[in-house]
Amino acid sequence: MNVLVINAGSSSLKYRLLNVERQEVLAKGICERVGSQEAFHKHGLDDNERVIDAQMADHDEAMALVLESLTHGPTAAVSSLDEIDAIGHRIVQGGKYFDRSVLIDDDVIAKIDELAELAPLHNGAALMGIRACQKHMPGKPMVAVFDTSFFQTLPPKAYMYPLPYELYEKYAIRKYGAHGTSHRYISERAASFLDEPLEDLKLITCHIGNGCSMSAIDHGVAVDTSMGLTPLDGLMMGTRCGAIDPAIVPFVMEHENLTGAEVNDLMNKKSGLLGISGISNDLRSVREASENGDERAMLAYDMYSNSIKKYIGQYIAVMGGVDAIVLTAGVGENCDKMRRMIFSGLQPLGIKIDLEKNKERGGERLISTDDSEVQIMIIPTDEEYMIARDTFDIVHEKIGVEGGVFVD
Ligand SMILES: Nc1ncnc2c1ncn2[C@@H]1O[C@H](COP(=O)(O)OP(=O)(O)O)[C@@H](O)[C@H]1O
Ligand SMILES: CC(=O)OP(=O)(O)O
Ligand SMILES: [Mg+2]
Repeated sequence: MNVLVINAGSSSLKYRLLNVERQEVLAKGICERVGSQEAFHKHGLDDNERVIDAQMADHDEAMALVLESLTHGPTAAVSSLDEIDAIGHRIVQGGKYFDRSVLIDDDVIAKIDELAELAPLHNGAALMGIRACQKHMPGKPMVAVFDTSFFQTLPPKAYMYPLPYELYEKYAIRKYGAHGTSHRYISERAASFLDEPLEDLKLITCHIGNGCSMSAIDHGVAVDTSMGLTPLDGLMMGTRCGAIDPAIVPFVMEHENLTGAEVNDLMNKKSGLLGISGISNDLRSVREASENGDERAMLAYDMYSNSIKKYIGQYIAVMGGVDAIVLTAGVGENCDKMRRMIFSGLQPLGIKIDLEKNKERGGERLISTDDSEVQIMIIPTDEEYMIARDTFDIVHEKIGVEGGVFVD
């Protein structure tokens, strides 16, 4: 079975085409800066990657480019779209409706649409991906894999907000979390790397990219996470502010003469690293500026690492200890300086980073000292693999498309 995985981000569209029986990646790529003048499309396997300058006004146009490059010209991986058997889509917000991955039908599409206000940067983009696949590959089975479903195990004391209870009853206002597919993957991989059952471990998982979230996974069960009703809550991020005093919202509305939607936009798109540094949402640019003495870039860097450090403390308290802290995503996997800052000063908690190991590059690895009571690990995330796995399982079970068994 050939499964196409679509991971639509706010400004990007990542994809991967896999053959399940052969466990082979046939093609992969990313469209970045979708909707801007600087949009580009990277397509191909690691040793044969091409960067194609391309204009794409939105995710619909990006999808058309992706499907074209999968089937035509020097980048083709299959001779026609008929060779794609199923499609798996990453959906950030599944809200109260979805506690697992599901086959996509009209009702599922309507619910993803309804939930778009709870993931303003993501669900709309994912819907464009779904609709483009319906247009170009009508009738092909599609599966929705939700970022939120992994956190459906949270206890009420973690997912409820101390607001009037009626708001929960009326609108299902509660914490849903996000990045669950990534947290699920890195927790499974971390247990396997440590050669211990996941059920025996207390883990803190940190997905630190453009979007950032952390979770407490106690004996294999997610018990808390930093993102909330929407992916705006929790940690400071590339363009998102994370948790702030809620009274700031009406204050800014009044003093800046903004609507609720405009403040929401300001907190989602103009805050975080970008808002504080005034330079970029990309940590690489903020790092460079801070090393050149830019004070606001230094402040942004400090605030970002401090925000992560505080959640480590919280989650140790929530679980009554921690065996391993697992880092992933663009920053977690690549930025040694940020990792050094996050873990500095945590020795009294039994958490000791090895500064030499921290500088090394590689795949799954430990960066704590040999005598650290808590292991610090880097596990490169693989949301696409998890989405392909769920897609295969569901399509196989529900419609019985012929195919091999998806083995790890
Ligand atoms: N070498 C690096 N040093 C510092 N930051 C990096 C590095 N490589 C990637 N990043 C950061 O990772 C972010 C993207 O992470 P990623 O997980 O791909 O994000 P998302 O999926 O949220 O778009 C970039 O914005 C950049 O800040
Ligand atoms: C939920 C979320 O923030 O996703 P991403 O990191 O891909 O933007
Ligand atoms: Mg991401």
